[in-house]
Amino acid sequence: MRIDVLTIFPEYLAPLGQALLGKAAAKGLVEIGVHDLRRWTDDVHRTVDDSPYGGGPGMVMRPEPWGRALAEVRRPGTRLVVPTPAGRPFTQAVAAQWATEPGLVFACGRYEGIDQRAVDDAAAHGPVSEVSIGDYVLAGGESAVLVMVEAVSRFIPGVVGNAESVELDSHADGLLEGPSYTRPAVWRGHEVPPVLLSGDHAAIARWRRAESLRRTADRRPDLLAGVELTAADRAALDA
Ligand SMILES: OB(O)c1ccc2cc[nH]c2c1
Repeated sequence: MRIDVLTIFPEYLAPLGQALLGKAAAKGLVEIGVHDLRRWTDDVHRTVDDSPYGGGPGMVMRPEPWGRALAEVRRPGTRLVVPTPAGRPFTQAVAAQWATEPGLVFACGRYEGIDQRAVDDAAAHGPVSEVSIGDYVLAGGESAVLVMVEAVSRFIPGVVGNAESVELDSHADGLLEGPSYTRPAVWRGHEVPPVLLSGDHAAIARWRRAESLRRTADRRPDLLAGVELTAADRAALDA
């Protein structure tokens, strides 16, 4: 997969070259390009923003640099992802879907956002997704891109050493993961749940499912609506 990021703060994306993703890039599992949007400005001051039509606070990112940058960086048909607080939710399912695509281009807005015409015009050259990573507002799209690139890359074969770990992640089955434990068996008087020491794999699986259901019901009851529950699931929730 090829991932390109357009931003006025390229150094903000330095973490993409670190850790798991840095290793994946070194192994050729993913190609990452970070581009300074100011390369495509057309004035000596390398201006990327201007006052909003209709008035209001702040500045808006001009469409021209974006149009030129996308024409050069984005291969036809590649999905353009635009992080915005006004976007559709970015979810684990979206990450899994995007991981099957040959490439992604991320457009990092700043100020009050990108002139909508730049986004609308991009739709003529491939799919465009305006997405939000949560109901809060950041200063720009860069942090959201770091989050989304990490979530998507975990689905690329070979990026995460143990593929089963991805399958057991929270949200993989629509539920939150339950609690995890490791040695020692007792720590500051806190015991590991005995079933996990029992060696009874069927009982452990039942316990883990029950804990996942209970945690989801407690912290994210909205997720339960999207999960088909078995009779055993309902019994665990009613226990
Ligand atoms: O909260 B966000 O995901 C986000 C995304 C893009 C821009 C551009 C200016 N503020 C932004 C906030």
